[in-house]
Amino acid sequence: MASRAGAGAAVAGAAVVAVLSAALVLYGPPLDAVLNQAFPLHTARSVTDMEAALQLVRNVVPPLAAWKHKGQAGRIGVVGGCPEYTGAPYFAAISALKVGADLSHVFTTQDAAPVIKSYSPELIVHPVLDSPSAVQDVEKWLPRLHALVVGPGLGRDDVLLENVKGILEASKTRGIPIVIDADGLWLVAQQPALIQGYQKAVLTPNHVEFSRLAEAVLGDPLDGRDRYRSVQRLSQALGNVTVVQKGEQDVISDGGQALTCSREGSSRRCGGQGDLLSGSLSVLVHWALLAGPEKTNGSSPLLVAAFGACALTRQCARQAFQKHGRATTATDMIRELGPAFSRLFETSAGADGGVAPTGELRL
Ligand SMILES: NC(=O)C1=CN([C@@H]2O[C@H](COP(=O)(O)OP(=O)(O)OC[C@H]3O[C@@H](n4cnc5c(N)ncnc54)[C@H](OP(=O)(O)O)[C@@H]3O)[C@@H](O)[C@H]2O)[C@@H](O)CC1
Ligand SMILES: Nc1ncnc2c1ncn2[C@@H]1O[C@H](COP(=O)(O)OP(=O)(O)OP(=O)(O)O)[C@@H](O)[C@H]1O
Ligand SMILES: [Mg+2]
Repeated sequence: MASRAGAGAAVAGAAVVAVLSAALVLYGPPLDAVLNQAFPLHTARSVTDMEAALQLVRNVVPPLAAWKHKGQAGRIGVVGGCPEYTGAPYFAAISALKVGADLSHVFTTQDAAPVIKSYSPELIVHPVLDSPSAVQDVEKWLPRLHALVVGPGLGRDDVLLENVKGILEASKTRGIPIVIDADGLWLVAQQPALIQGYQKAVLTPNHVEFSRLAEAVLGDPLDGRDRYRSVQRLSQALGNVTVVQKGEQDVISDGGQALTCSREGSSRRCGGQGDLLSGSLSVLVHWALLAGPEKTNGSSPLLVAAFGACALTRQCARQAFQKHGRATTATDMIRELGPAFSRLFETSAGADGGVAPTGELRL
């Protein structure tokens, strides 16, 4: 709650903003840009303890129980992969399985399928993404899937992108939660209407993908600005889909709330870390939506799921880097998923050795 003095300052600030707004209507540069300069969003309330956010994630993790049957913990589909990129869809799909999904499917091209199958017998790999009936071939599986990850290793082939458009439309029709990453974000930047206003979409751009998307949607790469404001603006422009801007700190927003995850990770920037995040996120999104807002204290389930996936990925990075240093790979990080998940979400201690992660919540 704001203090009395704070309330007074807020009133004064609001008065100045009103005057400034009126003045700016008459003259000057875009209102938003100037207001932002004069009153950056640092006036927003910030929460002191990210442990609270981790607790919300714990609230949505389903218990393991003898009475449950295969599939109930989650059935995930990854749409991606192509002859050049076979690792990314594997990383995303196996991460979903190791976080706790029961089944993990990969819908990929004819050429990539045998390669991905060779990585692991755990995955169900469908060689359909470049077939003439790709959309129908994937659509028939949708009733059995709880969430999709679209984009890892997809590449930018026009035929594949066209098929993925149809898969996105079919998934939205069924209200399936969709995590969009990598070249799926390339597709959204070309055609934002594909996910405009779809409240069950979570976008996970890295630094470059964020700027490209912001440029496409807002005509401004938004780089170097207040990151909270930038992520909030992009989310709002896309109809309040949830956006995770990955980086030194991950900034997450659904256009209203904004949250950072700055849990210690590693300074190793090997490829595949974003795929671990997107695969993990798809399971947490399914669990959070299933648990509902009452389990997330009224916060958006997608926002809580995104925070959990960011914290988990960074914890994996930290644990793997402690063992492998500069030689750390995404494979090493995926091997840490079990212990990292237990440390974060299966114990009451939660924070690593009592050192609560730092972060900030803006409302
Ligand atoms: N093991 C796997 O299968 C993995 C596969 N992966 C998959 O790879 C796909 C692409 O993903 P990525 O855009 O994040 O990476 P990468 O294309 O390297 O671009 C990085 C940055 O460098 C830039 N850039 C690139 N080439 C350039 C050039 N010649 N000269 C100058 N700049 C150049 C490039 O610029 P851009 O082309 O984006 O404009 C970008 O800013 C995606 O589907 C992902 O899932 C990853 O998940 C990792 C593991
Ligand atoms: N400078 C950084 N310091 C610490 N962690 C970081 C930094 N940049 C990114 N990360 C973390 O690394 C993970 C992956 O982010 P990254 O930006 O590498 O995704 P990406 O480029 O999409 O990865 P991929 O190679 O899988 O496509 C995220 O958990 C993110 O929080
Ligand atoms: Mg990526």
